[in-house]
Amino acid sequence: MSNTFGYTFAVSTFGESHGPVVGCVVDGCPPGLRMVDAGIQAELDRRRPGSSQYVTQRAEADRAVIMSGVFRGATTGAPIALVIRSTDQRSSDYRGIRHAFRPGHADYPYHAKYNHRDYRGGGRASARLTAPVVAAGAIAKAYLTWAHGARIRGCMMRVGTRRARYAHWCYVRSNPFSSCDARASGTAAQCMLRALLHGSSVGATVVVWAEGLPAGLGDPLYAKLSSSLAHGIMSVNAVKAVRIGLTGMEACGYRGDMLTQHGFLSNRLGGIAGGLSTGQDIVAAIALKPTPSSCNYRRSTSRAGLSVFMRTRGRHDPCVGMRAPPVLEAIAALCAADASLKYRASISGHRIPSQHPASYLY
Ligand SMILES: Cc1cc2nc3c(=O)[nH]c(=O)nc-3n(C[C@H](O)[C@H](O)[C@H](O)COP(=O)(O)O)c2cc1C
Ligand SMILES: C=C(O[C@@H]1CC(C(=O)O)=C[C@@H](OP(=O)(O)O)[C@H]1O)C(=O)O
Repeated sequence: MSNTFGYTFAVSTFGESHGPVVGCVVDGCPPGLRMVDAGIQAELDRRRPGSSQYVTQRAEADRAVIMSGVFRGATTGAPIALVIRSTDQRSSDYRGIRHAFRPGHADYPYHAKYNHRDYRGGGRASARLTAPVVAAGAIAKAYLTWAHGARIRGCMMRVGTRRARYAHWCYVRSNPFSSCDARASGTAAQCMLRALLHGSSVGATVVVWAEGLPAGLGDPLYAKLSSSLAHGIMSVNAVKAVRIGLTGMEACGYRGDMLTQHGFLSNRLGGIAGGLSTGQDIVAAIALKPTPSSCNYRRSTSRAGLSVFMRTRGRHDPCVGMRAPPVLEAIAALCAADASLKYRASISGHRIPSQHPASYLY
């Protein structure tokens, strides 16, 4: 298994959904960084299960306990180990999937590859493991603010078929859907309640936006910032596509001279060129599939290879995208922190420009 993300600023996670704890070890964080506890907890609270009627009703406090690497509120440069206790597991809900595989979840390929499977919850494949990622991402965010004055934010742009129109960041924290459009949260609520009523689920699109990162992050040719960002984002549960820049796939439909018509005043390519950050905002749009567990009966296969009809009990998110913005921000922050530390080791010694070209048009 691959349980570590990053090289210089590296996070290794441990735990399973129904085990006693999940946690992580963050290695490579520079010393002297102050933040740490409150910043981590604030991010964990944004992702926590059981926080509203629109998310899984598993009630976890998600309190992070820092075990090492922080002394008197500041990082020491040593590995930062932290644990998050799990207290509201309900493993009996999963008795039914012990002998059958949930279509769309990780059950079958885990069984096929490892020849054993922790069927309680999703085991290691569960999004419970995004909690330590968010905690590590909070440390990465604090490092990026300290090193570059950078900020990474995310919001929900689409729930099912309902699209938000970009409104303002100020709405994101004031509605339970992390939507940037105040008007869209009503329709998102309807969409989610309808999914819950029918025992179904909906997909979502999330946008992650990084401001203030310097030009030059990334390592061409084979560790380009775009490829490591896509690697990190595609590692998050339920992510099916990532688009760098707001044009993404549509970039191929533009005339070349129109795509960059306004030079650095526009940012249709999402702040990355040649695999390096340009100093403009880095923008990624991410598509998440609907929740695979469903309480409706579906066709599946049993461990014995027989065709069966099965359903999943348990407490599931009707839309996994709802709790995904802090997770996707965290993985983007880990990727940027890793790139930033490698950047310091690989520049040629010239003065790095402190000004970023401004972009006004997207
Ligand atoms: C924040 C978040 C919450 C999730 N909650 C659930 C859930 O309640 N039930 C479920 O079946 N899947 C949930 N998922 C998705 C599964 O973890 C994921 O689909 C599964 O591990 C299979 O991996 P894949 O979709 O990446 O192929 C969630 C994903 C995220 C990002
Ligand atoms: C526990 C969390 O989310 C879980 C993610 C998840 C999955 O299959 O990904 C399935 C559910 O797990 P369980 O049935 O074991 O409670 C969610 O509650 C969490 O995010 O902390």
